[in-house]
Amino acid sequence: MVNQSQSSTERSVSDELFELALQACWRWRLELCLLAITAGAFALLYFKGKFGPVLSGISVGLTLVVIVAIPTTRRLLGRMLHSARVRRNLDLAFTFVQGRISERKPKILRIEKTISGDIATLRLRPGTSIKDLEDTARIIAVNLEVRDVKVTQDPTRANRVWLSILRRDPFGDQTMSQPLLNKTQTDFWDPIPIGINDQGKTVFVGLPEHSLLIGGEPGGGKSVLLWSLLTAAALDPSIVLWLFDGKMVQLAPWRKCAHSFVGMEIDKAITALEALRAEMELRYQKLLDYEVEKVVKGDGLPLHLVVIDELALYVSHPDKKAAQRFSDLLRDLLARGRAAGVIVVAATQKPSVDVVPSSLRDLFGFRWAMRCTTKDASDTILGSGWATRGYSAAEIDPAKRGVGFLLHEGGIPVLLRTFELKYEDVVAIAKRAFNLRHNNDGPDEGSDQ
Ligand SMILES: Nc1ncnc2c1ncn2[C@@H]1O[C@H](COP(=O)(O)OP(=O)(O)OP(=O)(O)O)[C@@H](O)[C@H]1O
Repeated sequence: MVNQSQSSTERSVSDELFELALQACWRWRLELCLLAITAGAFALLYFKGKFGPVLSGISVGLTLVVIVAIPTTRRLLGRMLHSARVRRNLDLAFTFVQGRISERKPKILRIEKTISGDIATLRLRPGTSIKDLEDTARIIAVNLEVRDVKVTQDPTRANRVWLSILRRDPFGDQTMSQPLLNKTQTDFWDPIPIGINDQGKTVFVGLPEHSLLIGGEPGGGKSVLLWSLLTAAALDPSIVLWLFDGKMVQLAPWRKCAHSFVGMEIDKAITALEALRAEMELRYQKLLDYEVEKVVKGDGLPLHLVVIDELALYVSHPDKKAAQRFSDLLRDLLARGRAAGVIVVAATQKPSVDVVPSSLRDLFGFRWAMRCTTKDASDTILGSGWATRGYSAAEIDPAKRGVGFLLHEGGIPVLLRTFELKYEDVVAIAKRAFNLRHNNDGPDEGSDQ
């Protein structure tokens, strides 16, 4: 009996060792294959080619040098080895988390290198969910010894997720100039290049049929973002600009391009919004006459772009009645303006519920949280719950101006840095836009064609 149990213990130990060895070979399969190919080439030369050990060794060595010297093959080899290393480390990181993820480790389908680290495409095993992965994300980051990891669901498949492994600051110290800087004319219906995301790709925003809310602490980069959007809008002479500049400086360069420019005066702001609402009513009448449901590109009905900086100065104005009137008009434009071609872009440095109640925020299709002081402030802009899921603008490095989370309704926040624009560039662009608008036979500003 004793002998039998001893041999079964020995068997199970040797089985386990064999299994571990197999697993290790599988983890290092690429490196082992490369080693086997090198050894095979050496053996072929030595035994079949009868080159002798030195000459065979030199031939194989030279071939390796050539492979490493050619940039294409070097890059390919480097990518393959890097991807194999990341797979191995990720697999180990999954092993050392508690719960379902370590019991049923996700299958690693693909590794893609980005400027901030890597993105792993994973297939979740049956019985697990994205929540299991999100709950262990911090531990996985610790196991991988990286800055952070972020989990994103593939909207087309419940069992497919992307795990962003963030190794370094994607935005570095370099700033990037706005690609529209030297454009002479734009088409506002085209997506606007707005910044670079944490994977190094340019992010575009299409504003027709969408409104945008921007929030963040002072100095976060809201005005620079507004300038980028205004560059795209002002250089398209068909766009009618309604500017509300509570600070009287940030939007000033665009003043001459605007159909309406309002400063701090709440009464004038209300009058302007009332005029725009009347315009919207006329536009709806026109859509009815044309028997179309909404403004589309090329129909001759110009888009109206409303830019408000700073929202709090109007909606939290000491004259409560006037502030309420302004809020009601704004809400109406947001709720009904989409089909009529009215786009609202509003920025605030006070991302709090008294300035942006959720009922107002939810009317904005795009929300952009620049660096915020608290998680609550970040959620006020993006929507409640995003901060606890790892998308908090409070964690953005204050030294990194222009970095923020952009959320498109129904999507997942994207971390990006806006393109930079300097004040003197803005003045030059605004002058160009003014000349374009005044030499152009485009639509009569402020009225439908
Ligand atoms: N993408 C960027 N790259 C580099 N620097 C930037 C970027 N965006 C903004 N900055 C710089 O950050 C500073 C503050 O930017 P900005 O004035 O746009 O902030 P703000 O959020 O509008 O501040 P406030 O709320 O006080 O008006 C400026 O010096 C600007 O040049």
